[in-house]
Amino acid sequence: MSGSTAGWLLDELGATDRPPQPSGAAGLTLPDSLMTRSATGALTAQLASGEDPVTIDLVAHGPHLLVAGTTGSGKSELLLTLLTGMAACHPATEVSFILMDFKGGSSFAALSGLPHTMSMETNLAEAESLRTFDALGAELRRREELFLAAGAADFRSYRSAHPGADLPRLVVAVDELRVLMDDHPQAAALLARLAATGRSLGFHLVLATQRAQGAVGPDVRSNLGTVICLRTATEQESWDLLGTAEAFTIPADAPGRAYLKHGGQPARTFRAGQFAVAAGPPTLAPWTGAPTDPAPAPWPELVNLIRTEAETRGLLVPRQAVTPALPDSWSPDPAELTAVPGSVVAGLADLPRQRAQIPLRWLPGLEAPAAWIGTAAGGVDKAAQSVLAQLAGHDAVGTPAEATVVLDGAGVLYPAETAARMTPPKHWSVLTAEQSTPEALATALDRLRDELARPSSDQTFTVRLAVTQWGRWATQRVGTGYETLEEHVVQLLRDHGPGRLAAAFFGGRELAGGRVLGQVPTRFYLPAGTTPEHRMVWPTLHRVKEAPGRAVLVSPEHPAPGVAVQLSEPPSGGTPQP
Ligand SMILES: Nc1ncnc2c1ncn2[C@@H]1O[C@H](COP(=O)(O)OP(=O)(O)OP(=O)(O)O)[C@@H](O)[C@H]1O
Repeated sequence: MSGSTAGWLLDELGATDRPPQPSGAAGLTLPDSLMTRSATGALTAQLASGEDPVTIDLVAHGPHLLVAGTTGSGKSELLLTLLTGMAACHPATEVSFILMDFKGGSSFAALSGLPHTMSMETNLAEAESLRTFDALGAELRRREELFLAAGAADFRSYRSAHPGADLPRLVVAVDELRVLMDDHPQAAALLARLAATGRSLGFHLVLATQRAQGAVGPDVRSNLGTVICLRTATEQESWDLLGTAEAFTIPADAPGRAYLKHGGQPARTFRAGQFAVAAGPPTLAPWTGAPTDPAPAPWPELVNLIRTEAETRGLLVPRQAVTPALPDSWSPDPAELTAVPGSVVAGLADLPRQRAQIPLRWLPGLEAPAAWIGTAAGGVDKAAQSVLAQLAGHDAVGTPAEATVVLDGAGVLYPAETAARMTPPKHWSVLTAEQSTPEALATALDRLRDELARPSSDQTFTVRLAVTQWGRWATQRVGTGYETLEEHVVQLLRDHGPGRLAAAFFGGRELAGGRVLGQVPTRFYLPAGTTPEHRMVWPTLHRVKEAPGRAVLVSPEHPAPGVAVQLSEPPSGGTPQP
């Protein structure tokens, strides 16, 4: 796209202070005035050009906007025009977007490349939508506290006093509001708060729906500054939104035809423009439906234009109010693994309220025993492999623990025919399910008791017990007595504090419902691959994506519903040998 092309786009967007274009400039030369406006006093985008131009300003005419219209009336296109227009006028540090696409990912996908897009959720990933609500609630509280501490009455006065602050106006756009409300009724309270405090805190709701009745609560409705009503399915809907029947009379073959109503003023009609490519340059052109109409909106081209310009000018991106979702697989880097000797990096914890994702450490021998509960498909065996490989790695380079007993029901340490075969350090006592007899179990437990009975020379040295596939061991008899392994282990944990006996348990239903869990306050629940029957005894947990290795941590520090974690992949190269 040439410089004159970009200039034309700017003219259409209303940016008048464009410097003269160098004539004959080759390649992509963008005018400086793209993304130069402050959004402190106005947040504008043009919706229609030509004889009947419409420019919307969400500060003056907002703070919130409802876009309603029946199927095919042009809501999604209008949202794209609005958001792209805002992005072209203002840099991301002035306005950023939180996009919630409840049409299955079809509405806002084109905008994912904008520097202004902080997060994009779809109803395909339900758990991710919930964390976005969490993060938005936290951002709302953060702004309240920030303004209070600064003695600022509202967003405008705060930004006027701090023009360089990393605090953009946040546009929360939802397409289709009704689906959001049906899927997440609990979001109504957050929307009501955003609606009520938006003006003072710098939030703007842009809500699109086929039918407003029932989807837009009274709190939101009373705070809407502007309604854009496209063709409605019923006369009543038009009356409800505009106070007239006019939107019902819009012909079906005129998508984009709409009525705009600010507060109590009479509604005015317009035809939303679309960015279109006629003889090349993108422009905001009225759509006539005639065969000569230009090809419709080249969204990727426009988004690319804005992104390239932002990159070229080195425009800053604000700190993300909504951090990206956890990755589907996560490996701690080598420095992280060795940073705290003896510790295990259990995974990456997601703290959307703190706008952070942090590596989560478990310090066996200092912290309470831990359990990983779920199925092999959900990643429990892999979690065991990761924990044991990290412990073996520490033993290989530092002073090993006094004793390590592993009851390896899952065959994690000697997996058959796997490339990443893990061989435990020589001084570990390992019992596989096949080797298990009452006598062998008694010997293993005696080993633990002997070590625990010896006065420790150094408090940091510990005795370790790890059990994989707990269900295979819990009810086994130990020695010649009648007590089960579970009873022995519960007694051991009661007798010896976490400072001496470090314990890790991996298992499924038997572990979740077992007595031993009463002695294990740190628990990772892995929902992938589990059934409702599995989860019957689980606490009510934070909803997370059901993917292998995705867990919810519940501990005294993080009580239920807990914290989402992506568990660490086993370190590559298997277990280091001493
Ligand atoms: N302003 C416009 N001018 C001309 N055509 C338009 C305009 N807006 C939308 N259209 C055309 O109308 C069709 C429907 O538009 P859009 O997908 O935005 O409707 P919608 O209201 O979001 O529908 P639904 O609720 O069923 O998803 C699209 O194919 C689009 O090309």
